[in-house]
Amino acid sequence: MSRTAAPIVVRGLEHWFGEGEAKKQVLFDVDLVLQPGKLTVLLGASGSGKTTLLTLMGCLRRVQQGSVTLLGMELAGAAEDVLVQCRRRLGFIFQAHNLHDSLTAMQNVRMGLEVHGPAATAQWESAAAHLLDLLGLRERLNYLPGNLSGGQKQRVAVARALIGNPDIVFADEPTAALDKESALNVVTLLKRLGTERGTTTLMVTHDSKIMDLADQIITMDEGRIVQDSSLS
Ligand SMILES: Nc1ncnc2c1ncn2[C@@H]1O[C@H](COP(=O)(O)OP(=O)(O)OP(=O)(O)O)[C@@H](O)[C@H]1O
Repeated sequence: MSRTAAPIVVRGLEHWFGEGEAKKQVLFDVDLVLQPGKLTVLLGASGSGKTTLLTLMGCLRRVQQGSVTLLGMELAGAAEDVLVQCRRRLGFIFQAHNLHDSLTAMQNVRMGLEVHGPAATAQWESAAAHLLDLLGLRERLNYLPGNLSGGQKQRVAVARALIGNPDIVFADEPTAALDKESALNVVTLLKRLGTERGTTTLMVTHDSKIMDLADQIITMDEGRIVQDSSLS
């Protein structure tokens, strides 16, 4: 599909954890639409359902009830190969950066291309070096994670999420480990990718500086969307 249609449309999404007596509903009738190339911030207290929603939209969990249309594909009831195909078009940045300790910054970034197969990895070096440079890590390309600060590791994880040129980036508090300047650098890069390539970003953050840069702000409370700036 083109990047001009809404990359994500969620309708009537509900989600439960647990079985029997312990079964607990954590998402209630969630509706949202994300616009292509835009930065949307997802807000809400701890336990309000942000990560659950993010993982459902990111094909990391099965949709139980309701509809999630991702890049034109319905995820509810989708076959595993459709989910795999969808995941290849996504980039993930989580709080825990999960870098491989035995691989350099460059090699860790390359891991972001593994799912795309050998053709994608052929030209990886210049792309990886360019991204790391944009993220202020030009001097650290060949460092192992053990020799990088927490913030530098997080920026390597950001480069790894972006190297496959994803259509959508899901980021769960990606700037928590970063100083103010690095956090703004990451968000500025994501916004630039939005303008230049149409990359859509959904980010969980409580950083007010980032909220100022958001195109859309969605607020959750106890599993429901209670505010959506695109509707007001
Ligand atoms: N794997 C799980 N099994 C059972 N309950 C879960 C599971 N994951 C999350 N929950 C529950 O679902 C609810 C929503 O959790 P979720 O992690 O989505 O919230 P959140 O807004 O992302 O919170 P935080 O900001 O603390 O990460 C919470 O009540 C949580 O305890």
